[in-house]
Amino acid sequence: MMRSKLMNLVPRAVATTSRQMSTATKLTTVQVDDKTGIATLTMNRPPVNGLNLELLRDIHQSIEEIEGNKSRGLILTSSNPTIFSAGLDIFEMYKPDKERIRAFWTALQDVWLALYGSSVPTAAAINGHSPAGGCLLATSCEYRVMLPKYTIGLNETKLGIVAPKWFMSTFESVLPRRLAERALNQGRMFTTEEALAVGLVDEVANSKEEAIAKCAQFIGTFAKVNPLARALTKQQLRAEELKQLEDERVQDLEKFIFFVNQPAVQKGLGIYLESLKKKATK
Ligand SMILES: CCCCCCC/C=C/C(=O)SCCNC(=O)CCNC(=O)[C@H](O)C(C)(C)COP(=O)(O)OP(=O)(O)OC[C@H]1O[C@@H](n2cnc3c(N)ncnc32)[C@H](O)[C@@H]1OP(=O)(O)O
Repeated sequence: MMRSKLMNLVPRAVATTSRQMSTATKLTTVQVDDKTGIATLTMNRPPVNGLNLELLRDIHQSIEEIEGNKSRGLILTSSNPTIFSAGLDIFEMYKPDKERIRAFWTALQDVWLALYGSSVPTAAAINGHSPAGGCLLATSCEYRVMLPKYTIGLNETKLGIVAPKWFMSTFESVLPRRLAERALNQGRMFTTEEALAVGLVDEVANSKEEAIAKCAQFIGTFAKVNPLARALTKQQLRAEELKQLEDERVQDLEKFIFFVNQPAVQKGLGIYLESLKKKATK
């Protein structure tokens, strides 16, 4: 996988317009700025960009497309004005269908492996709330720019569930160990201002456009760096976490299937879904 991605790292010509690379997928769009060569991958699954099987598959396909089209970088964002992603779609895990739940978790693994291991520079323009799986996507990128007054974090313990090891190690690759451990145990959601103070995000922007511009600026810092050397350096630094999941994909899936089917977990997810609905009717 690594070799084929690295083969894409050859110089390309630049034009002056922006073009839509992909409309084949319905829940994501990929727009390439032909001037910078940077691709913006936008998640578009109303109402909250809940990561269901289809959205995960579309995100994966879009990342592969960006890798294959020799973009200079990838910016991940959302079409929703207040939500980056509400994380995993809880309906996928609540009273799950036997076959679909396996495909769902496999698609999540695929997305993480592709995004965390991406050979191109990656940045997240976090233009809204970003709990749990949303935080995983953002922290899998190399740089994060967030809009004010939103929240980000891994809140799994608050739902009575446990984030898998690779969620935790991604979080830990951004935050100091002690802080990450405490936040994970607490299921803490950080406000934008708190996230900036601890380094969970790198910058704050006042609009989505500004966030995207700041992400592009970050990606631009690699303009004079050899792309192959950059990609190999990144992938070596991330190799241990990537290899761990690649080696343990099946066990990770089986662990998830076992856990998700526990009556106590199902009960907890049901209660959480009810609380979300009640909140909506208040
Ligand atoms: C069992 C084994 C587990 C192994 C570990 C798995 C690791 C898990 C990772 C996860 O990502 S779990 C999901 C965690 N996500 C959350 O806790 C987010 C919950 N949602 C919110 O906090 C809020 O919805 C929001 C994102 C802050 C947005 O708030 P807002 O006020 O703008 O919208 P709402 O009215 O709350 O929501 C609109 C609509 O969407 C539904 N919804 C929200 N989040 C989810 C979700 N994650 N999955 C499914 N559905 C979701 C919500 O119920 C509303 O529905 P309706 O009432 O309109 O039908």
